[in-house]
Amino acid sequence: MGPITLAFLLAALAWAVVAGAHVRERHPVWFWYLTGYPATAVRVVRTWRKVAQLNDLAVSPRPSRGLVGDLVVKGEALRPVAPRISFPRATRAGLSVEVRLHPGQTPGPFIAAADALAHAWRVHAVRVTSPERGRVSLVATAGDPLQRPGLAHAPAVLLSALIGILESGGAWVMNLRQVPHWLIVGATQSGKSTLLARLVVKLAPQPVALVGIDCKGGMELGLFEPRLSALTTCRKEAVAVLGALVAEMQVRMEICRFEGVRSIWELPDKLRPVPVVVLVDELAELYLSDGTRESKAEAEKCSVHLLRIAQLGAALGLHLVVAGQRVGSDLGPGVTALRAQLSGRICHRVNDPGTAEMTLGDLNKDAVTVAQSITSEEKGVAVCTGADGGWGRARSHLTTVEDARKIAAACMHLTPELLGVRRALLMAGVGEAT
Ligand SMILES: Nc1ncnc2c1ncn2[C@@H]1O[C@H](COP(=O)(O)OP(=O)(O)OP(=O)(O)O)[C@@H](O)[C@H]1O
Repeated sequence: MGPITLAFLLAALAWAVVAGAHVRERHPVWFWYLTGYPATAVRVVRTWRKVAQLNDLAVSPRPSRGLVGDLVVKGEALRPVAPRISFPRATRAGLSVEVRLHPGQTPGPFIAAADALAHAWRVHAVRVTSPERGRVSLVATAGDPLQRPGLAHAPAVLLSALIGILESGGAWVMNLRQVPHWLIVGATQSGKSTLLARLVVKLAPQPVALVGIDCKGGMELGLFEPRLSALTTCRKEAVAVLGALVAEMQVRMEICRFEGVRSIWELPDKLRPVPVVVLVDELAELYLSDGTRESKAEAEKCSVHLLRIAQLGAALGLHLVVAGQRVGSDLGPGVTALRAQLSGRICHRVNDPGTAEMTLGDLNKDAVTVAQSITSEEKGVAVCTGADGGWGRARSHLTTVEDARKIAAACMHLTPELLGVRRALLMAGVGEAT
């Protein structure tokens, strides 16, 4: 090979590397379709039999017991047969494979083998679902789509907020009409307040009353004060406001009973009271006690009021969104009962495995494992539950403090007056001052 040919080949190679990096950077979906997908599809087809055998996904068509003369012989077949798979179908972020189960097989072993499949196929993750009986769908995502998430879109619906993007590429929506109460958990700097800010920004233009309970002196929710119908910055005020909301709930119950309906949504428009979303930043602050009788009584009142709102509020248009670093029973009596009522769950990075277990364990064990693997670099990444009872990894769209403040100020004129709550807040303030 002459020096000119060699130089040409080296230049071509350098161009391929540079152009490859450029295409990958600028057009990741095309890069995946043209290079990643064909290689991965071949890998899936080539390794399927072996991976299935190693992970107990292959079965023997013969029973594991047989008769040899008068003897019953028990044993594993030497060559179990892997279930049939479709040819991998390319998706924007990875590929999907349909598996036809052998009679007697269930999706369970496939869910357990998801990690092994991801390693064998060299993809970021494999999610297993069963869209119909006898079939399993394996959806592989090539890279972590939450590393550089795009923008998701969702229609604007009352009491619904587009929070961010799901790992599947879909919109991550918190819909309070479908799931009335939410628990948001995460270690410090994991993204809780940013998520609350996102929720406020999306609810602010809607005909909804927002009540902030921020016993960290109002440092987080204070930014949105112009759009809040009430803001409490200490527990004494929180007790007063929560008590007033419980009283408001009782009035709404009376109206519903009088009109013969079971929820405010069945009332005629002119009678329907405004929905109220209560945002609590740092739940633990409401349960802390310094041992004095007064502080124990305050904590107990908070706990009872929150529980009543969580139990009865959904039909009466009162919704709770509670954020905190921990939600263990060690916070105080009533926390476990409250947690059970907050059916929407969002778990960011946590400090200890137990917290992820407490947040998601009663819903799905696999979700706990995924939440425990969120690293400190993955800010705003969380495992969230969906309205259909499923769960997934997701990332909130970043809402800066400045954006949140601007939108809250711009929507100030939409802030509904909650007279009972305002009065209770004023009285708590006066009581404290005297
Ligand atoms: N979705 C996101 N994308 C990118 N960065 C994010 C995202 N969410 C949060 N962050 C960044 O992570 C940092 C911590 O976020 P945030 O203040 O919301 O955490 P936190 O859990 O409320 O912490 P703390 O409990 O200490 O208040 C901020 O710098 C924020 O900009």
